[in-house]
Amino acid sequence: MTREGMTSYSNFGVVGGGAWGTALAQMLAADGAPVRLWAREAEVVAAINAEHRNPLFLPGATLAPSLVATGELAGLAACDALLVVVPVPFLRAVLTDLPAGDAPLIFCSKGMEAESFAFPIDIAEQLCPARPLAVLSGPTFAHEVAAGLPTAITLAAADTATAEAIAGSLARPHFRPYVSTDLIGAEIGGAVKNILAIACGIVDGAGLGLNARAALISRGFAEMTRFGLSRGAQAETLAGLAGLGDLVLTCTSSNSRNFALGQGLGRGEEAARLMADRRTVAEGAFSAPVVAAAARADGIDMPITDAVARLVAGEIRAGEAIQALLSRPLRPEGR
Ligand SMILES: NC(=O)C1=CN([C@@H]2O[C@H](COP(=O)(O)OP(=O)(O)OC[C@H]3O[C@@H](n4cnc5c(N)ncnc54)[C@H](O)[C@@H]3O)[C@@H](O)[C@H]2O)C=CC1
Ligand SMILES: O=C(CO)COP(=O)(O)O
Repeated sequence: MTREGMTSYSNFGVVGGGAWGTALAQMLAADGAPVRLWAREAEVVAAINAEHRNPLFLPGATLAPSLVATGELAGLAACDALLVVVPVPFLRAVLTDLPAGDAPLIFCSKGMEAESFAFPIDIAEQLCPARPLAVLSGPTFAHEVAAGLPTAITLAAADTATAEAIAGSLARPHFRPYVSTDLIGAEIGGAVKNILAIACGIVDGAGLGLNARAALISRGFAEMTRFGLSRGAQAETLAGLAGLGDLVLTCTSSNSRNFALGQGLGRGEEAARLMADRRTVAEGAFSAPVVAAAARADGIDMPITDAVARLVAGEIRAGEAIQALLSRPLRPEGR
């Protein structure tokens, strides 16, 4: 896709050595391209450099030798573009420590920051206003991307030229970015689908059947659309890879950490116990109360998100949440 004369990036850095950062780094390095990855955990840096593996966050994947890890953010200073793959609650702190530069930042995390109600692009506009900014989001289980399985994804930037340059540089034979200028739509799709994946896991864990799951996906998509449109997202982005595409993926597979968390809640396990001692993130658990509060403040009706927020806070159990959703007044489908 990179046209003659178009900017292209060939020296990527990845900020974050969890499952998704590692998988993206591997996708880019698989053909021998140089990629540098910053990981917070010394054992992740050591395992990537010595054994070409990341057993802590992406067990089972063998990584390319051209993928080199560093424990210092300064180690990414020479990169010409940075994929930022830090869970949203920790994003502000990591961006604050990023060395100065003008390399584009491509945000790959899916969530909304507590209290500020900021999405990653909002945080970056405050902290790194001089850099080009983009969002990469879609139906992309990390282990499949690391294994080179076919994947399509949305790459959004404020202007088409930037989006095309980044998408062209990220594209690989089995990794196909679709270009968009709808940054907020891509961010809202990813953040809200995580919450709805928890809800679908609850339905599965409680044994409520596939009709109920299909109903939740449809009514959840209606919530995502109401929230997205109220914040300026485009309907076609929400109906695309970053919204509906990712919703379908994570609402139908226990490979999703959010779905798996919901399954535990649906079986009646306590939220606090399910959340304790986990090293991997289920971003939906962080962002459910944030999105619910933001929607409430804006007067947007998001009953499923609200129920998930109350469940992960331990305020109600799954049975009560399901009963509350089923007993809501009947309404036209378009609302
Ligand atoms: N795993 C996947 O298949 C996909 C994940 N994502 C998104 O990517 C983001 C990162 O998720 P994963 O890579 O899966 O994470 P993970 O669950 O594999 O690993 C947790 C990550 O959180 C980091 N972390 C923990 N405490 C931290 C702190 N105090 N400061 C900075 N970082 C800290 C760890 O270093 C590690 O990188 C999330 O927003 C997730 O929704 C998006 C697409 C696919
Ligand atoms: O976002 C994802 C796939 O697109 C990964 O979902 P989980 O974070 O629920 O595992």
